Amino acid sequence: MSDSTRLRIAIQKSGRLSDDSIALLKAIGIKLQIRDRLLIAHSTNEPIDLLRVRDDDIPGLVMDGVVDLGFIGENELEEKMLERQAAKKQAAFNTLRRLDYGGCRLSIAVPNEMAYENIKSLEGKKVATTYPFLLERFFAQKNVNAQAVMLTGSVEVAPRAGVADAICDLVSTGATLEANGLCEEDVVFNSKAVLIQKADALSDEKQALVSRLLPRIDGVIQAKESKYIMLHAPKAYLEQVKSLLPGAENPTVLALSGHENADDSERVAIHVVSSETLFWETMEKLKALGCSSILVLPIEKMMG
Ligand SMILES: Nc1ncnc2c1ncn2[C@@H]1O[C@H](COP(=O)(O)OP(=O)(O)OP(=O)(O)O)[C@@H](O)[C@H]1O
Ligand SMILES: O=P(O)(O)OC[C@H]1O[C@H](OP(=O)(O)OP(=O)(O)O)[C@H](O)[C@@H]1O
Ligand SMILES: [Mg+2]
Repeated sequence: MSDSTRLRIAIQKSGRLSDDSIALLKAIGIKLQIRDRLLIAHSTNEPIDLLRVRDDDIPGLVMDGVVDLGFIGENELEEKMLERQAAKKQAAFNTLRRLDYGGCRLSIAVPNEMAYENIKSLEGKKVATTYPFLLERFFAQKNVNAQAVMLTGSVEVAPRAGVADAICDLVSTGATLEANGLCEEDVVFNSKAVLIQKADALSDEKQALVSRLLPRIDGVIQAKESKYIMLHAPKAYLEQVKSLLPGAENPTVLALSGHENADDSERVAIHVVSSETLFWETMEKLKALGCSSILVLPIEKMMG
């Protein structure tokens, strides 16, 4: 039975966003028991229920207030927003966080053999897509008279099947386009996964829970982007070493103990949290300066 006091979060049941959304929830300390067949998953340590649905349904569930939060790709969210605005339906929501996964772009692609100069080359043509509202908005902005043909799947085969002249579909590595003899020409929309909340106010308890979870999400994302770097360096080269380390304005500098030889007494240990990873080239430069024992460690969690 559903319990209205528990925070309801919609996530994609099975697809590109599922694993990363669940991994993020687990990383922020929410224990989940997910059984593949079940639509609802309960958290065992927080008053949270997950509603596992097709991603197409998530914007509507949030905009209708059926769920409190949702993890969704901006492409799907914007498309559904335009669709609902056109149908004069409630389309309000709040974006809580832009996340670090689900990165892709909605692009126009044409068969390799088709002559394409710019978007005007599509004048009078048919373009197959799962995102007709985003595509038609793009055509309108560019003053192009082309027709969006709605397909819910297999968009990339539409030109070969004679259903359309070109396509407008999601691209990440470009492998799907290449495998289908298509060439990416114009980006219509850049997208990432986002966490959204319904527009109507939550109960005080639910809002307090959301407010407690958001800094944890920030901490997880920040930690993934950061590295903990430790190394030994000649004391005389401290400034040069600092200038090579990304984000090392305030490193911890520690004396080394237990070394008898005179050289080592002139060496220090440097610890620094870097906002970027350390490239091999930089490590080679540090080595050339006389640094040793260079360690680059992942960070699991961070809180300012
Ligand atoms: N190649 C990709 N790389 C990264 N993110 C992607 C990629 N393709 C899609 N996405 C993002 O993930 C979302 C879900 O993609 P997916 O292909 O799983 O959707 P779907 O087939 O519509 O699934 P569903 O069965 O839930 O309707 C997309 O709307 C987009 O935001
Ligand atoms: O540029 P690429 O790296 O090849 O990625 C793009 C493909 O990924 C997505 O599909 P997905 O693989 O999720 O399968 P689906 O279309 O069956 O949902 C998207 O719909 C593209 O077809
Ligand atoms: Mg879908």
